[in-house]
Amino acid sequence: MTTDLLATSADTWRDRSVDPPVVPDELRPPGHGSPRERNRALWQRHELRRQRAEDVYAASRNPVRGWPVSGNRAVLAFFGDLIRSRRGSFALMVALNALAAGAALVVPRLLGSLVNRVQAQGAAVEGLDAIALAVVGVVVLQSLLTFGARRTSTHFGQDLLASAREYVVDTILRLPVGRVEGASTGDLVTRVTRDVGTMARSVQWGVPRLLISLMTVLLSVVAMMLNSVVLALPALLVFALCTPAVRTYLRRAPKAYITEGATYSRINTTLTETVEGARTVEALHLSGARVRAGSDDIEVSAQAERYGTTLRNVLFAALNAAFQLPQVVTLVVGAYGYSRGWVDLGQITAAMLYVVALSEPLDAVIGEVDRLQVGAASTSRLLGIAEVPPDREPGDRLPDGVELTATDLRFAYREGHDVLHGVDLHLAVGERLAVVGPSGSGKSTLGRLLAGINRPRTGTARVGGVDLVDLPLEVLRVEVALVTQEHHVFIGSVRDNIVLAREDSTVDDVREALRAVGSLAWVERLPDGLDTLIGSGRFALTPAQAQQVALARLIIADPHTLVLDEATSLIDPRTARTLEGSMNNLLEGRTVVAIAHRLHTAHDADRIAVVIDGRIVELGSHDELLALDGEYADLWHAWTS
Ligand SMILES: Nc1ncnc2c1ncn2[C@@H]1O[C@H](COP(=O)(O)OP(=O)(O)OP(=O)(O)O)[C@@H](O)[C@H]1O
Repeated sequence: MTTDLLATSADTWRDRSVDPPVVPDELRPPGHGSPRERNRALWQRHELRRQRAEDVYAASRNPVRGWPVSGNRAVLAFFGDLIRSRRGSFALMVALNALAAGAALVVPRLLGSLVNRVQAQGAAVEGLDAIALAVVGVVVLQSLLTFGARRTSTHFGQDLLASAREYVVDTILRLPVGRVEGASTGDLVTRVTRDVGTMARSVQWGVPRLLISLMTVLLSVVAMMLNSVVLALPALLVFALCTPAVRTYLRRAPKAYITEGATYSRINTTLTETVEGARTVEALHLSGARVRAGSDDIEVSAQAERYGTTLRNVLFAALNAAFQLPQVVTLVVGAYGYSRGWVDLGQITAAMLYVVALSEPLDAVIGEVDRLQVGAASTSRLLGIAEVPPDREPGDRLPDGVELTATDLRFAYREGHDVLHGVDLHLAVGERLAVVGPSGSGKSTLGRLLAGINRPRTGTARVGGVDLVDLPLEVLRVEVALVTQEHHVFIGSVRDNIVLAREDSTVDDVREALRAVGSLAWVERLPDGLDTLIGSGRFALTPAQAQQVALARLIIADPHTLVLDEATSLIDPRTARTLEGSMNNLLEGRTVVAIAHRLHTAHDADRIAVVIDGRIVELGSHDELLALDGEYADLWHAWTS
């Protein structure tokens, strides 16, 4: 961590999943020069940004260095499944929107026939009232249908969004703990905040609006063809000419938007690192370096955004021109066709109304496609989280007994760098084992393997003959529990925090658990006793109190084996001794592995395992190990002196 903070921003960047942050001169705004030179410089900058976006994109898809990003197919399948699972409301939404769009297309035809009648019959036109009445009737019907269509679309979007959100939350909660600890927090936080928000907006508004606009465009084209093929062709031809611009955009936009997401993750990662390491930053006067790192991240993000904006601007400019052109061309073709007798005035009127009316849904289609591209990029990043392979596939075998055994345990955080080198351990039921050893020798890692948190690289850690990592989590929790010094207090009452471990616990169970850890007295003195709200922003507990609440939660969970990793190190020695004393009474008959940092814990244990360099080098009772006069005896003498 310190090395990372001390590194220059360029060095630090080398380890990151995105491009170096230093903004090269070529990417800065072009200076003066002839318009041609400036244009060339602009184009070169755009190309450089594109290449850079490609690099950042490639890096962001590298699952080894960051959270994975899913491909387009996965995104389509995800939305396809969501829509398929609510076929009924989807069909209703499509039908209502089609009817509303169809009703809107009747008016131009009616007005066209009105023009023809006026032309044929002059001032004494007949049936004017009927046509006017029909127009009013159709407009009222269209308004009602549009109201119904929008209502159904909004409900559909909200329902889709709720399912998508549930999926994301579910996926995140299922992530292997080891993977969450090892990966970038900033990236994960960006995905579950910004990306969920972006996906939400696309799902809720983008999907229904795109469907509505697409349907209006399709039906308008059909109506135009039915009105007059000759008058429909110019518009269709001009729209067809836009295809290359749209294709270029569609090819490049997903990468651009995924890149933007990756750069936001970088900003958050740097920020999180700085906040988490605030003390180190302050102690080593690193604030300047951290500010520079943050500014570099923001500059890279701004570049990615500029690239995305350029793509959008080019597309919108091309399409805007294309939307204006058909009106002129249709009018010219109409005039020519009328002079040749191919079309009548009514057809020209209807065709012009259709072409003018078409620009709005077409504009909406493009706008929504863009919104959906942004949403799809965010969805790729969210679905990427689900691609993290599970670290366990629970089997259906249940433990036969409560004996914990470890055989030839080896484990590596990084490939080729084992931190445990073949540990064998057999714990007798009800035994207290203390694990001692120098810092970094592998005590906590052994504890995590014995609690089934991580899967050993080779070897087995079993309870009742079944591998811990093959047990379903709900079974594992009542077999072995790991207690560390990181005790999270959830927002809620003291009681809520304790019954989390077993929701059917009674108030008496909670009191009993609190009494056992020696904290019932102070809990009862809280403003609302057991119902006092604690957690972030609520009544603040001291670290020791938070730890006691966590221990009470553990007593309620009632596992037969406990792995205590520095569990009492935050409590002052006197309180720790009291707490350990009450726990000893209460944990009678349970198996306890205590990773000991104070040797008195070891002294009280049945056996002591001395871990050095990932191996158990001594194993025996306090007296046996003192008599051995080896590593433990040295530690003990150092401690007592
Ligand atoms: N998440 C991790 N990623 C990479 N290496 C790790 C990780 N956690 C621990 N290590 C490394 O594994 C080795 C064993 O660490 P471990 O925390 O198990 O030792 P320990 O004996 O519990 O140390 P301490 O008493 O200081 O907590 C150390 O070299 C440590 O740097």
